Amino acid sequence: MGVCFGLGSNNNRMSIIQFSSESKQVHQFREPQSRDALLAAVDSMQHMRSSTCTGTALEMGYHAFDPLNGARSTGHVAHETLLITDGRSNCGPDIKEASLLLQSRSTVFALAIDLGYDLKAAKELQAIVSTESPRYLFSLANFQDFNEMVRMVQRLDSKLKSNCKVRKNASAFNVQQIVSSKIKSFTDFPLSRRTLDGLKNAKYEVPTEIQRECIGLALQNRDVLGASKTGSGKTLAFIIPVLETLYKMKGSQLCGLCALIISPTRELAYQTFEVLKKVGRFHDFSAGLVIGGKPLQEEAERIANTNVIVCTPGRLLQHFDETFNFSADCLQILVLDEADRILDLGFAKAMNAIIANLPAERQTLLFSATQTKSVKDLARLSLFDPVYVSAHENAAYSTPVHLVQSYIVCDLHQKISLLWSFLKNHPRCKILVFLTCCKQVKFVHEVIRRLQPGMTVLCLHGGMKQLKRVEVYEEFYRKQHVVLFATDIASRGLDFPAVNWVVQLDCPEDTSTYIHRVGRTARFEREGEALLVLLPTEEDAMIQQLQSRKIPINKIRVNQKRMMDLSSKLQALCASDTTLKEMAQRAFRTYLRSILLMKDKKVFDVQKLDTEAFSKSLGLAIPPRIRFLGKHEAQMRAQDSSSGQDTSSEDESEDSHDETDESSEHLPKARESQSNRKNEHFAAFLDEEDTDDDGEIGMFRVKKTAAAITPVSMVPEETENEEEKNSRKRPTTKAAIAKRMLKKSIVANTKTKFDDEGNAVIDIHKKRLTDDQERVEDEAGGINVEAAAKRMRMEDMVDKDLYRQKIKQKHREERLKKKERLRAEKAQRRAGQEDEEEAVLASADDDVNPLNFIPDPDELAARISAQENNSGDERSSFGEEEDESSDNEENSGCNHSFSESVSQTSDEEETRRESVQDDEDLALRLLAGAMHR
Ligand SMILES: Nc1ncnc2c1ncn2[C@@H]1O[C@H](COP(=O)(O)OP(=O)(O)OP(=O)(O)O)[C@@H](O)[C@H]1O
Repeated sequence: MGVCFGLGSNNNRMSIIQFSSESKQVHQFREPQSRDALLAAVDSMQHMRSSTCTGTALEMGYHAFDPLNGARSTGHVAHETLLITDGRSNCGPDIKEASLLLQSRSTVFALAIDLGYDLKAAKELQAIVSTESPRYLFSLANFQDFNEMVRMVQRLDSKLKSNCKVRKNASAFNVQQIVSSKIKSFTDFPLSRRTLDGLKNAKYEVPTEIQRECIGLALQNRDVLGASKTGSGKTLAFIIPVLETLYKMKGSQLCGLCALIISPTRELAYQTFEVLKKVGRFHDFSAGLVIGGKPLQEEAERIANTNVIVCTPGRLLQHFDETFNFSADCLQILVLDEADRILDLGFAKAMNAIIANLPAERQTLLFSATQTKSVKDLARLSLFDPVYVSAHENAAYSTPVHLVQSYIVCDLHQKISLLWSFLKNHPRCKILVFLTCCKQVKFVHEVIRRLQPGMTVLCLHGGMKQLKRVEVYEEFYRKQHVVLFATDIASRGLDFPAVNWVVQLDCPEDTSTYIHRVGRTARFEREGEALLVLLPTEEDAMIQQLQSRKIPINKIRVNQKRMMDLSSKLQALCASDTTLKEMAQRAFRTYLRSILLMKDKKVFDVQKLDTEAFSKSLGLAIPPRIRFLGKHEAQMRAQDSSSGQDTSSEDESEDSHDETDESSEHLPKARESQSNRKNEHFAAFLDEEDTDDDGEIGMFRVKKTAAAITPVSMVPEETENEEEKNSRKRPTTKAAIAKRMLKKSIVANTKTKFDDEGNAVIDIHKKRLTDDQERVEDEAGGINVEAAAKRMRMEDMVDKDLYRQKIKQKHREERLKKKERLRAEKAQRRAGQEDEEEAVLASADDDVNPLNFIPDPDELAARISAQENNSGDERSSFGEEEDESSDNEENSGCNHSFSESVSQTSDEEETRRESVQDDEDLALRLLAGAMHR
């Protein structure tokens, strides 16, 4: 056992030697002319493993072209190490690095410095080395001949051998050995040449603060929680350790999945993957982007052989579930980018399932600008003694220094006009506008696009197809004068270059969202501006929260004179285009719903919104009906009255129990159910952001409803979903029947138009008739007067028909009851008669009935009654139609019971009369028969 090897670089020509003390052979590969030749040499060394090299030599031999990296990456360090360096140029750090590395892992250390150029470095090294024995330092400055050096090594061999121990997978460096404050450039880190080349190539030279703090710890195999301001370079802080981990694995068990990077959105995963490719371009392991939007099978074929995967949670989980040969058994490192988001409720179920598929023994890195400190989260991830690194904890502000932040207070109905005025005033800018939900994004994008502000207008939301999303992302990335309307899928992590403005047209749901949104500008030492638009009702609470989060923000006033009022223009547009009008209606409803579902009730109060003015500002003449608001109000009233009752019996001190406490009390339950639902959603849609329109609203709800609006409406969305489900199951309503009838009159062979995103454009004349849409149309409140009138006529007809059927049914039931009664009475009477008959006929011969000739009175009675019933039926069925109106009145009055009892008495009399008559008939017949005989 034992090896000597080395790499010398001399005017970019490299030489390698390898020595196996067991075989007593020295393999020499001198001065390959190119990197390829060098790699070929290394390959041939590897080839010799089985014959000439053993154990440690094997590992080292593999990395012989770069022994330091070999040692670093495999964790297998030969104690007899000979490093040959020419001591020039970039070898300085190498020597230091070698000393640190080998000191921490070797008990025997030998170093030869070629040419002796860097005697200072040699001396430094000697000082380090001399602290522990036995260590040897050789200067090769006097060694003219390579073979001489080999002989020297051979002489040492027996001595070295006695101290030969290998520490497998030694836990890297001592924390103290990488002092972050002393790191001035990436080369100061003990990184592989390939990574350093990649960094250099991408023009990354000086590490940022978070990189300085985290990379060293991560290289030491520590679990790290990294937090720093937006745009401060967290991506590289985890990409570099990932590359090094993979490189380290390469010599041993680089098989299958070794590193996993999870991002909350597809765009962010895509961006991270690009950085990984850029910095890792000189490495030769496989990497894959797993975000959905492509056939699963296509990914499944490659995923099992991919060493590093950048993914979104839903898609990854789908592979765990459905790709049979995919496993994470060899996983070494797990990274959660935007960790607080990934670990929040929306992803809870998916993440729990993913974590269950990962080996417990792994390194975990968590990064975010708003890092989680939740012990629960950390416990879920089974972190081992994690280090919390907050690069800007003591900074005066939690947002970037070069970011100028202001806010404007304006009424809800002025927002679009304000936006338009803003865009017209900033035509040569790159602007990112955030809105609450995707239906708003769609509508505002469409309106602004039609009004042509003189710049490219784009939109990005979760309802878009994957290809379109990538297209928009790239276009916004590329262009300089452009506005992008987006939901919060664009709020985290995205690194668009040179964004001048971030405008938050809708208030963010919390301060964390604010920080991430504004963080899309003023990235990495650039400047940027952020404008927050607040409603008067939102101002106080939101500004207070922002200030308590160390966010510097100033109020600016709107110059009303410079505002261009768009409402009349929008009304004209909506009047002439039903598609736009429908978009406006949806935007209106979803905005209100999202405000209703916001958890922070101090900031968001849907009751205070002027919905009428808002609908007008969107171009809607009539405000769409919003059922959920009515329901919510009813629930609030119910809750108020019940809580009023409750509190009356409570101690006075309980009165201080505020709403927030109450809602937080109910929080876990609501959260749980929300998150469950969300995750069912994942299962169907692959990942969190991979949802359709409503899905995305669902995603918002996940967080917003977490606040548990009230105990009564604990899960409003769910209630609504239930309602939707019920409405699907509900017996057909008259309106639905009427619409169906209308539909039948629509001529077939119609044309369907599709928009850019491949969605069918709905034509008002070809009304869709799904139950959901019917309800939507219902809520529209008779916008299309003609259609509404027609529908009302049809409804009227159906109404009458239904009413007639109802009356008929009622009559039928009454008749049946009457018959039952009659039958029962007759049966009673018959029983009495039979007794009599038995008495009369008691003396007769039992075998031969002398009265056989007499018709059976029961049969006779039954026949008569059947005839009567038939005629009665006919009579009453005719009567029913005539009596509809009177019946109607009867329905709701005490007259009903009176007339019923009257008719009942007369019926009884009639029946009695009939039965007396029957008896007389029978008696006469009996007498006649007896006389006849
Ligand atoms: N060491 C570096 N030298 C130069 N530029 C860097 C360095 N590190 C990162 N950058 C650049 O800084 C920008 C922001 O980096 P990154 O996206 O990693 O920030 P972040 O902290 O992850 O932001 P966020 O919190 O928004 O996700 C990127 O354009 C990146 O290329």
